[in-house]
Amino acid sequence: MTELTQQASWQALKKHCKTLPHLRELFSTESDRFSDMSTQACGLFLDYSKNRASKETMSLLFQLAKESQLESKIKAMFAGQVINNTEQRAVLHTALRAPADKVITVDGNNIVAEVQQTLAKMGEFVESLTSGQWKGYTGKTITDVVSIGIGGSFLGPKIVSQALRPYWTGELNCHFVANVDGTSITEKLKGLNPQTTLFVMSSKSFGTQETLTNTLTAKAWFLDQGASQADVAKHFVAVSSNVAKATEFGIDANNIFPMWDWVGGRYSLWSAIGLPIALLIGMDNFRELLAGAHAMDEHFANTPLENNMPVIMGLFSLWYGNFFNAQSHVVLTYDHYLRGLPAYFQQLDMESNGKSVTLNGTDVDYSTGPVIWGGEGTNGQHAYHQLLHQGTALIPADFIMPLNSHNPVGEHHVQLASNCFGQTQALMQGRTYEEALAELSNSKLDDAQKQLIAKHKVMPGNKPSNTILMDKLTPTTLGALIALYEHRTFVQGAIWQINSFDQWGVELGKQLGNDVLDRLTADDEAKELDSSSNGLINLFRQGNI
Ligand SMILES: O=P(O)(O)OC[C@H]1O[C@](O)(CO)[C@@H](O)[C@@H]1O
Repeated sequence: MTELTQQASWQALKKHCKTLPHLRELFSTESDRFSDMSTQACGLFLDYSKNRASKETMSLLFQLAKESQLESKIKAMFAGQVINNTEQRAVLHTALRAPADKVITVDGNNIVAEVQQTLAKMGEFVESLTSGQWKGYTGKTITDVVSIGIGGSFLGPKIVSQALRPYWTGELNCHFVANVDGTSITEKLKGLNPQTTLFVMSSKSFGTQETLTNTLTAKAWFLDQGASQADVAKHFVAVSSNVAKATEFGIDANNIFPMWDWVGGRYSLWSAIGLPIALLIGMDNFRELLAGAHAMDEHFANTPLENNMPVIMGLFSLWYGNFFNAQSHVVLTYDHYLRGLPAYFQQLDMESNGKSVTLNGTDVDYSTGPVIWGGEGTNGQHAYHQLLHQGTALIPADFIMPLNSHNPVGEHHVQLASNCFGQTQALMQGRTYEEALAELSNSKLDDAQKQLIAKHKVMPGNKPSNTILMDKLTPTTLGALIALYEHRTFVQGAIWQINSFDQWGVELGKQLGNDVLDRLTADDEAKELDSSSNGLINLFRQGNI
């Protein structure tokens, strides 16, 4: 048994999870459940009352957090200790949104000063591009930006830009390319004018195959249309921690925005990786996004566990995964602008907590990160919600909705809200056999048919959910929301004693992919690998089945 599963709180939770009444019963006996089990911070309201939890549950979960030294682990992260032990790195995405007068040192340098310099450089660039001062190689103003990156160097900028569509200043349009599939870049380049297009190549390592290949294709397209090598500087900029490699690749040194190895890719939208966001919404709004995230950092660092939003959400996720065998978690956004958020949280959480050994290399004997998935409400209600309500798997859900819409047309928003709240209620209370039968009392069916249909209409309920509300979706509330999920991910990783900041699991596939690439382009047919890999490679070489 690992240390974690031997903790008194873990053992107590194991017994306690079998004793909890149905959520319906908890609500009928606790009239103040909503006010007792909801909290506010940084413009966000969290209702966690529809979770399988009594007062005793909450106190045991907080005890688990304390026994796991969560508080000192939070302090260690903010202080810049080397908590990413397999890569010997500090984890300081929080420094990217810290106030300018804060001092955080890494290897003797005040990194907040470096961050501020980069923000200033971004500000100048945004101003020069959006004011039309920056000209393309034929003297025309830039109208379109193509952002090339993948993983954290793509999802954050793309999804935040999409979410903040109402804040676009209108001077520029931005297109995102990630996939190495040539179709992606080909389709994006269609209709673009090289004279008015600027490429932002985002790669922390500057070694990612997809991003390098897409950038080379973009450069070839640019040169093919009549531009010269000397014109590249006016149309290609990069964001990278590997300045040497970016320069070697041909990006003008003045056009490289730095980032640092103490920022993980999936935590990097707050750095210059967020440049496409700033180009679309302006630097003031980008700073508001940072301010919202900083407010959540302060809340996370300074609020007692019992009222700490990321801690509460992290503990609940762990509660269902470790004690009720929930293997996935669904994020449902009741706002069209937030439709991409589930995919963003998917990378954040699954790349962080999809681990099977503890920090010291011991195999875990408990489950770690669940599958994160989801989509936009109300669409999912006509698709996968069936499984949430009546399937055999327990899938805890997060519902996210702004109280006010950016597009208050007709009855749309009130209908949206009714669906959101109705879904959480249905998940929680379910429908009993007796209730289903009563609903059928006036139908023309005979008794046997009524009983059969009633059986199919039973919904077990007792399905947990959180509801997160905000006044309106703004750069500030979005910043707070994303930081909330970052810290929620941290809480779980800290209790599971895993390293939430490395990603060794993605390496083998890349390594083998390179070897396969050599074989796909070799003169001889593949013989040395397993029969399936050889067979597939040879079919590809042949080009038909
Ligand atoms: O910014 P880079 O170095 O190109 O990496 C892109 C992404 O690739 C990953 O390393 C995973 O393959 C992510 O963690 C990262 O966000």
